[in-house]
Amino acid sequence: MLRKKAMLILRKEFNEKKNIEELKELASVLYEPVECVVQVRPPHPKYQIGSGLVEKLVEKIKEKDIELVIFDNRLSPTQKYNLAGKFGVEVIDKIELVLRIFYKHAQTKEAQLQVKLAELQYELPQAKEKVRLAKLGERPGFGGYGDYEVNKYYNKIKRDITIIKEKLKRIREHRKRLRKKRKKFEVVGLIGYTNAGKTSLLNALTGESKTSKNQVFTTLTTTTRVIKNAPRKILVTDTVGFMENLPHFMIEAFLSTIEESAESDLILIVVDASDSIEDIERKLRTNYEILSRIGCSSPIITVFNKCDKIGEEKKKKILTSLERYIVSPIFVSAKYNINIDELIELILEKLNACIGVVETSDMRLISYLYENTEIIEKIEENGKYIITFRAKEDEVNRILRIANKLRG
Ligand SMILES: Nc1nc2c(ncn2[C@@H]2O[C@H](COP(=O)(O)OP(=O)(O)OP(=O)(O)O)[C@@H](O)[C@H]2O)c(=O)[nH]1
Ligand SMILES: [Mg+2]
Repeated sequence: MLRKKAMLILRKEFNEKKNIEELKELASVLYEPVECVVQVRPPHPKYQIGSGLVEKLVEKIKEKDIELVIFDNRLSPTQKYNLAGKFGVEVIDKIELVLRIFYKHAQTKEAQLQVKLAELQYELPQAKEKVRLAKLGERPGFGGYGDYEVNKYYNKIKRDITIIKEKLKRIREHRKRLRKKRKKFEVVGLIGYTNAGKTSLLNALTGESKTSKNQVFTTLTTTTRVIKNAPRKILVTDTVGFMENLPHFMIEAFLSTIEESAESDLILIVVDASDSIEDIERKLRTNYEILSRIGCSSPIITVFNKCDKIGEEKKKKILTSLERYIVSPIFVSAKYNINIDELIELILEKLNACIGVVETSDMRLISYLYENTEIIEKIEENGKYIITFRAKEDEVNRILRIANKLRG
């Protein structure tokens, strides 16, 4: 499909470190960025960028057949309206771009509802202004708003938000029940920046083939699978990735999805080791911020993925210069299956499971132990078996209680 040609614009303060690369990466998911413009100046109330530059860009847009303009900066409805009037094409900001990417990737009912919720929460504070502006005259991107009454539109959004929240609550309660059932197994959660390779790692650990793409926000909901070739049943959960500077309401919409992973017995923070040291540091900080926001205190392994793309020098540099951000580091390649078995070893070590011993002749209990726990030793004595096994603490206690009942 032919993708729309887009112009990308970033306005920043003199001492701001931002660059336009992240926006370019985001925009490329849906559009073809043909022009990038960076302006250093304080924000202009009418256009965000300076009015002199606006005039220049009008020419550029015609010349290059640009169909959409995307700002890295947050735009007010008035700024969007003014810019669309000048440019004659739709103007959106980064948040709207991310929402559009979310839309494209939302495959499950829950993901679709989450995206809708984020969208409505973005829309709510702007709704009244948008309707008022649309009544002043047509502009690209403002179609449809003019037919509404200001308050009616605002109230409709508020109502829709309530309805969606209610629906999401029901879906989550259902998932919580499923999670309870799984509670006897150890769960490892994958957490990390978008595009770090979380889904690829889930695939490598479980032998599955969930979609992974070189795109941001491919995954929007959680999936749980069993780790292959592990001595006992261990589950691993994939989830939506993070990105820095996303507004509060957007993280909010996806938080419970992230929380699901964060409730795990062990967290794998997945990092793209081929990023620059500065990017890795920045992204690791974002990871820790989110983990602390959801109150996660599970043990951590820092998984440096895509190690096929880097050499020994870079590995050393990561370990020395980022030492204070790293817990139990390991370099792997999910795509080329490098060090995955070692990662499973490390997971087993970190999970630090509990050991139990039962004496039984009950075949059902024995086969349950073989299927769900790691058998360390089995001794036969007078027609009974003494079995030493390893599993999650709660599960060991549960099994010991059952074994006692069977004996009694
Ligand atoms: N070279 C290399 N590429 C990898 C590796 N692991 C993943 N990738 C690529 O990185 C891209 C992102 O991988 P995903 O697994 O989708 O990443 P993710 O963290 O799940 O991303 P989102 O779900 O979009 O947040 C894909 O193009 C993968 O093929 C690796 O070990 N080496
Ligand atoms: Mg993914």
